[in-house]
Amino acid sequence: MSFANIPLEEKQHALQELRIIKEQFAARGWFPGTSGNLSVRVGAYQPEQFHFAVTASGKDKSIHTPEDFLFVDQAGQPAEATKLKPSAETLIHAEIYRLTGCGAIFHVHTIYNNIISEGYGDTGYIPAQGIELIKGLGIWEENAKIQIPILPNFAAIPRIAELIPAALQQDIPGIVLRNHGIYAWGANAFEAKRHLESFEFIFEHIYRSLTLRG
Ligand SMILES: CSCCC(=O)C(=O)COP(=O)(O)O
Ligand SMILES: [Zn+2]
Repeated sequence: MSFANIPLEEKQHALQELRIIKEQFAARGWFPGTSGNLSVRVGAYQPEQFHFAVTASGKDKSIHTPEDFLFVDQAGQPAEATKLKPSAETLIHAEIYRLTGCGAIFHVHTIYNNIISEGYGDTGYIPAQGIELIKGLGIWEENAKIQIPILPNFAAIPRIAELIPAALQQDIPGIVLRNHGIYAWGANAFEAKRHLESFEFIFEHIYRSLTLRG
C-alpha cells in the first residue's frame, strides 16, 4: 500500500495516540534530556513495505508542537515532503517492524533500565523470574523464567539494527541497549505501553531486590 492510499483518519489517529503517550511518558520523567522516541505503524503491513509515524529527532518531548512527528517508510525515509528529521534511532524501529509486524514501538531511557542493562551487559540478557508483571508481557506460565536481550550500544545505529534479528527472543516484546534504554513493542499502542510499563517494573524490582540483599 502506498503512503498516499492510507486513509487520513488512520494517520491522524496514529498522531493522536503518539501525542497522548508522549504526554504520559513525559509526565513520568521518561524523556530526560530529549532522549527517547515513539512510533506507531499505519496502513497495511508487508515486511518489504510499511509506514509509521515517528517522533522527530532532538525535540523536547515534554512539550507539544506541530513539529513533533513525521511519517516514514520501511527504510526510515520521510514518506512525504518535510523539513523534520526522523528520530536518529528510526532504523531500529524499522527493523523491529520488519521482523515482528508489530503496531507500535516505544523507546525510553530510565535509570533502572540503564543500571540493570549495564549490570547484566556481559551476560547478554537480563534474567527475570518470580515477578508478577512478567504477566504484563503476555507470559502467563506459572513461575515463568524469561531472558530480556541486551544489545551493545554502538554509536552507529545500523550496526545495532543488524544485530536485532539474532537477538529477538520469541514471546519477549522488548530489547535493551546496554547503558542506553529499552525498546518495547506491541500489536498496538495500548499493548506496547503495557509491555513497556511491565519491563520497567521488572527492572526496578530487580534493582531494588539486589540492593536489599546487598
Ligand atoms: C539525547 S539522548 C541520545 C539519543 C537517543 O538515544 C534518543 O533516544 C533520542 O534520539 P532522537 O533522535 O529520537 O531524539
Ligand atoms: Zn535512545
